[in-house]
Amino acid sequence: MQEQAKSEEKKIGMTETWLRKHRLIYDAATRHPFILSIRDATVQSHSFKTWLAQDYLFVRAFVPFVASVLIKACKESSDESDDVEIILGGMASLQDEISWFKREANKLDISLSEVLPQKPNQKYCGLLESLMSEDVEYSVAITAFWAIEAVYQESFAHCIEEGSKTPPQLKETCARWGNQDFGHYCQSIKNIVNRRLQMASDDELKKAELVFLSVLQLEVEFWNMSSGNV
Ligand SMILES: Cc1ncc(CN)c(N)n1
Repeated sequence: MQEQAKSEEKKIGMTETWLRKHRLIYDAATRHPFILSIRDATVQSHSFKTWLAQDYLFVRAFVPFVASVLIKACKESSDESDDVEIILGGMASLQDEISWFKREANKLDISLSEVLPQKPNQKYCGLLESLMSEDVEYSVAITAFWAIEAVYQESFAHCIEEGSKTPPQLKETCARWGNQDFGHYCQSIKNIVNRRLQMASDDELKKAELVFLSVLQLEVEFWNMSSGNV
């Protein structure tokens, strides 16, 4: 790679470089028709229910993945960094998130114990599973973690921005991931990613970029599934 391009990446951070380079797929993941239908209040009740039930299963699979990232951070990050505290904070909030899914499902008469993961969900959980391996570098796993959280943060923040027409009963859902605290949390993970990628080998950088793209593609497919367009 040209030296000038490398020094530019160092200045703005690798995540920003990728967000610019892969803008189209990032926008497809964060401005998906399912999200836009929440934002303009045209979302179908069955689509929202599908999303809720499938996402509950996803979050259950996300817990051991986050635990595996936490283990990598404990082994790899320096004592001065706050990587472990940041990831631990994310893990702790997943307990509340799971309870929230159960409450919402109850309100909508969804029996979560009877829900089976659809193909796109299985595929996404398969990626999480593969990233839990000890052979996957911390830099690669934390990149996936950031991308997964960032897509939800950007998507749902869009639904509660000024000018959005999100129905009042869905505002709480959107605020779960679209709120400012969740935004700061995503920024903290992004900072970890940029720091780790600055010291990564070219091989690790390539793998991290590919995993970033896989997450975006799988998020698009997850939204497609929710809209009923598998
Ligand atoms: C599919 C998906 N992607 C991301 C998130 C945010 N943790 C989620 N709950 N579900």
